Amino acid sequence: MAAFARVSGSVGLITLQNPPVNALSAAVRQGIVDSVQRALREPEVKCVVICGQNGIFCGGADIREFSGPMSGPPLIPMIHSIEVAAKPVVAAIEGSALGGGLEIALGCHYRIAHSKTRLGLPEVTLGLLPAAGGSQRLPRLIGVPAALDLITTGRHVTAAEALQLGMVDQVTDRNVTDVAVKFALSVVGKPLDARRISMHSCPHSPDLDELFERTMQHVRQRARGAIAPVACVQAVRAAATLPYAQGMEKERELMATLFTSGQARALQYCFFAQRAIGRWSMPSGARWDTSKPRPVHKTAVIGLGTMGRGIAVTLAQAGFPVIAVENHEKQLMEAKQAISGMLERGAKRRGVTPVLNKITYSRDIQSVANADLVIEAVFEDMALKEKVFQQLSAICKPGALLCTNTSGLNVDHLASQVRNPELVVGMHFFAPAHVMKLLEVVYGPRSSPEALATAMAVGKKIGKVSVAVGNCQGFVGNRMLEHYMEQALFLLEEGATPELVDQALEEFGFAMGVFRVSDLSGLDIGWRIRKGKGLAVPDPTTGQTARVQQGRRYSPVADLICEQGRFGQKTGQGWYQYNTPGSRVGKPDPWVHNFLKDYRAQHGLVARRIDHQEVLERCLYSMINEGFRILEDGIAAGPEDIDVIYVFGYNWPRHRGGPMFYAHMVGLPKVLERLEHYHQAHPDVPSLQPCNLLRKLVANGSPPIQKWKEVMKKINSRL
Ligand SMILES: CC/C=C\CC(=O)SCCNC(=O)CCNC(=O)[C@H](O)C(C)(C)COP(=O)(O)OP(=O)(O)OC[C@H]1O[C@@H](n2cnc3c(N)ncnc32)[C@H](O)[C@@H]1OP(=O)(O)O
Repeated sequence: MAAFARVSGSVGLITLQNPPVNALSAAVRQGIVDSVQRALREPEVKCVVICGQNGIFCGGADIREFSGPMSGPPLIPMIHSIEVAAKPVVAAIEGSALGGGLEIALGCHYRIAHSKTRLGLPEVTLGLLPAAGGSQRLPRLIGVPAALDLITTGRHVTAAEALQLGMVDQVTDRNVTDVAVKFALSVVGKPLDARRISMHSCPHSPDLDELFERTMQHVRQRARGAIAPVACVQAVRAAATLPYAQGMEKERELMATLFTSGQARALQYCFFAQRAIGRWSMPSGARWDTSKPRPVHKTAVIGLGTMGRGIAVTLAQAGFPVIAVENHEKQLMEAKQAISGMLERGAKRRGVTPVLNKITYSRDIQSVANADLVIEAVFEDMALKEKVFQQLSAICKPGALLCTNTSGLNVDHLASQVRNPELVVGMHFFAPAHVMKLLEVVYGPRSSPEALATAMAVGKKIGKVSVAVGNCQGFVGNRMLEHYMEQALFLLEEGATPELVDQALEEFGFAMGVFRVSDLSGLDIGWRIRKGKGLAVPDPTTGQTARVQQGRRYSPVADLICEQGRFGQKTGQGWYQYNTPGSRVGKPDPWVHNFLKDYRAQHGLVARRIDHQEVLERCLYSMINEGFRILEDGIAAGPEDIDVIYVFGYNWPRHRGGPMFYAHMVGLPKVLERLEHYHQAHPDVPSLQPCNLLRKLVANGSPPIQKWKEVMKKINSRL
């Protein structure tokens, strides 16, 4: 809705009212149309101010309406009616003016913003473009280069930057509606044509062709197959080269393609999934809205390797005092230097003072006695972690939350080492911990709702996308990843090369294929873990690592590569070859090709032609199948949790929505049929055997992803 009131005698005040963000639902649009007509009709009204209730101007179009048939007045003529109004219209912007919200403001004759406002056209992040005239008005107002940047990235700008760019006319610290009302009165009677953005042409920019070419190239490279950024460039190009009416026609055409695309559906699904994961629940029925987090003032990190350093930086940057513990003097000094460097670089990038004094360094674990939350980040070795937890149990004050950063070890076992197992949870950060947005918060059967609520609250405070997951080997992300990597190795045995597999995955939208990622993170890490599981161990009689282990097919190819000292980028050789150790540019390596040939010959394997489709189906469907098992086991509450983990922690292309959303888009019957096909061909690979939940969903008519939870509940209650 939108309310109309006459204030200060002759100002028509239109207030958008649709909590929480005043999204432009059909009712709000109708309210604006009616209010504008009334303001123009009533002779007492000399000028108009548009504002939003509850401290926010407008969060844009109502994204929930995009999935159904559109009703109510369309935005374009509504904004046009504001722009052509004979009375001055002023936008009083506070909180946020995003998407359609900013497009309304661009239709107004003047824009006044509160200093804390953020403005932007984030449509591209939803697989769309600013198609209520935003792609045509913004370049006319602030010039092509700045508009291209904002529209193709969806970046939000501060009020100060908006003022500098010329997006707003004034910024104030006072009540923005009061300021706008006064301002509106002061411009009554002034000519308005110069204020109607659509009547301008774009400010001159030299070398426009070259600018568009360069931007298009850059955007295509960054987009990894996403179509909206490309359409955004085309729309701005129309603004720069065509009269307004023709530009609007081009904007409409481009939007028509985007609006119904699978990518837009995927990106909008991600928008809501990211918000839904905050509403966590535990199998006990405890929930986000009934569980109170404990206060956390002081934090501590034990172990200052790569992960511990990143975690300490993240906590300090969010304002937490941190006690950083490392028991070897030399490593402590190295860590201190590295952490200070990270804090300084981060502060420089953000234009703030580095918070070096937030971190206190110590070699003595006793120094964490007063911490409210301790994160253990020592080497991934159960015996070592057990010892640390036993020490923490004796040292820490009552009520302190004890967290482990393990990437897959049993959190419940660690809880069994302490006096208060209910206060133990996993906080699984992803490397580099100060950069990656994802945090898996792992609760065990004994973790209390309060402990989970506290870890989730800390996760939010440090700016992480936090997902609550149950305890099992590898949790959600790494448990699924294992199957993806396993298939990639089997494909090498069967005839593929690392570059063929990577190319298929990169064309799908991953920034890097599985083998490039392994080279980057270091092949030795996985090797050590496999050895720990008793897998990568040669048979003493044959000297060879068996191709069947623990009753299932096993590929020792990665272990054999490691045995050659090929650990990836750091050694200059891995799945690819690098000019020098540490170099980031890998080339296909004839040594690897010959090694694979010899390996196949030795094991009597005949190489066959493998195409991209098989790579995608084997790698992705086996991982998706495990995702269904995770849902079946209750380790993740719903498909959104898994998808958010993959988008934020594993670089899954966001425009494909996450693995479970991708399965929904492909169609569950097809995923099931292909898994059955591959399992028949490889009966010794259990991960290709379709799991019960997938079968049951298909048997239940393959409901849309939003309804999976209902089917899961029904299935579970029947068990
Ligand atoms: C012809 C097409 C014309 C125009 C196209 C568009 O305008 S597309 C929409 C463009 N707008 C956006 O992308 C903005 C999306 N919203 C946000 O970025 C943030 O919500 C915002 C406004 C910065 C507020 O952030 P905050 O952290 O305060 O709240 P939160 O994100 O948790 O949102 C609160 C609930 O509001 C729901 N919501 C937010 N925006 C919209 C929206 N545009 N449409 C519908 N619903 C929206 C959000 O989902 C939250 O609800 P929940 O139930 O928790 O999911």
